[in-house]
Amino acid sequence: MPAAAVQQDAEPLLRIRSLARTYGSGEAAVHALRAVDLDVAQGEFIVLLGPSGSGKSTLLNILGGLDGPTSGEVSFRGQRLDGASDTELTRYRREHVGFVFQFYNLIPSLTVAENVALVTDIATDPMPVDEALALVALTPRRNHFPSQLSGGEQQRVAIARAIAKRPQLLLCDEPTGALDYATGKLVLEVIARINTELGTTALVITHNAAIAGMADRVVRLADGRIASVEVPPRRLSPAELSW
Ligand SMILES: Nc1ncnc2c1ncn2[C@@H]1O[C@H](COP(=O)(O)OP(=O)(O)OP(=O)(O)O)[C@@H](O)[C@H]1O
Repeated sequence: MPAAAVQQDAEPLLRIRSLARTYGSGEAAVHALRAVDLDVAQGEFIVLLGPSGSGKSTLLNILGGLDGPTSGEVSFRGQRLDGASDTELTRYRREHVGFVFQFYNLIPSLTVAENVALVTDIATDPMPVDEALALVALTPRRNHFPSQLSGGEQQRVAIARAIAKRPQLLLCDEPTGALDYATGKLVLEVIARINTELGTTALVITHNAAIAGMADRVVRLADGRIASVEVPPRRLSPAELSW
């Protein structure tokens, strides 16, 4: 997306202040996030890097309403998520967040189209299943079962499922972690296109620093803190990346 399309001056989509998450207590306490401050603009594409255990998944889970912080604030379009009830968080996830994980979590006994329809059936303003499948270039496979698809195709079904409800926020945790080089690039192209064409704000966790080149901003976590925030000189398409 051209930088102009990222609404830096508007209210951020996500506002994170002094966010901390501790697992356990006493001597066994693990401080997964310590004091994270970050604003995420509407339409931004953020790549989240950092060593194993630095807190990336913990942060993504809190932003997606799957977990709550121990302290600090996180707001989505001005609405506080910290302190929200389970019912409120369920509604938030259902209406606003699409998740893509390393493993695709498709239902094996349902076709591609039926897997996507699981989400569109309960969403308030979904796109038609076939529109979602066209966005990930899987229309010809709509009646196939997951076992008949390659890993990259299964991940594209998972992406179609995530975006079919038109979420404002797409959260991806190692989306190419189980894929080979060429397939990983195809999946990244799909995520980049959704960000550009639908304006969906995207946060992508990766261990692959080369992927950072496709971001509007690159956030590095280390030991539960933001170690750096960089703006790449030019946003690259996945085809221009190499690793
Ligand atoms: N449910 C949990 N209970 C206890 N500790 C946890 C839990 N989940 C995560 N942690 C710990 O919190 C820290 C941050 O974990 P997190 O999964 O957020 O890191 P990460 O940067 O995503 O790592 P990776 O790249 O390996 O996925 C780690 O030390 C981890 O062991």
